[in-house]
Amino acid sequence: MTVSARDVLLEKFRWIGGHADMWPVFRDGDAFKVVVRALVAPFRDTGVTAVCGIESRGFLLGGAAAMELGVGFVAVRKAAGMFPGEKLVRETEPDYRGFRHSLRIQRSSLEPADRVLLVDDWIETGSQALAVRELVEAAGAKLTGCAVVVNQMRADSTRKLGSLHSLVLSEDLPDA
Ligand SMILES: O=P(O)(O)OC[C@H]1O[C@H](OP(=O)(O)OP(=O)(O)O)[C@H](O)[C@@H]1O
Repeated sequence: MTVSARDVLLEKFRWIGGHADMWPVFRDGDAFKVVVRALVAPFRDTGVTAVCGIESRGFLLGGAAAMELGVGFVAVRKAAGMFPGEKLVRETEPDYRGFRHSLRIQRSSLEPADRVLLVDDWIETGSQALAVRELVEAAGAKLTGCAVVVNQMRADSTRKLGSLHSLVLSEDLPDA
């Protein structure tokens, strides 16, 4: 029997002390594979040339998604001073905690011909994803879509972001 990504997530996801805990999904090799394959499924054969992932859980998922698509990975770092060479930097609007971040990529990591997929574990305000779109566009490239495990965005914010593929809505998850 084929297990869906949604089934896997509903089985493995849990809340601990009010915090969403998705780590058991990644700890299970089969579950991890099912989730990553479902994330990239709509983007196979769409001309994606790179996957972007935001520090830190976006590194884990984005790296796996890039391997699955057979393309390279572009790191979006929050920490300053960690990239050598020229950077592109964008400030985010307040995120789901009310925090603003400086997000950065290496200037040399994208070319104008690149078609980029952003992969992340969770989206709520979309502030970080929108800043990534600005970074991709500042490099002259194009963000073709976003793939996230859990979607907690309001509809009006989703419109601002464009193409968004998610595996579950936050309200479908077990209660905290
Ligand atoms: O839609 P937004 O309100 O911008 O929030 C979504 C972002 O927040 C989470 O990352 P977080 O900053 O918690 O970092 P983490 O991956 O290290 O947990 C998540 O991985 C997204 O990157």
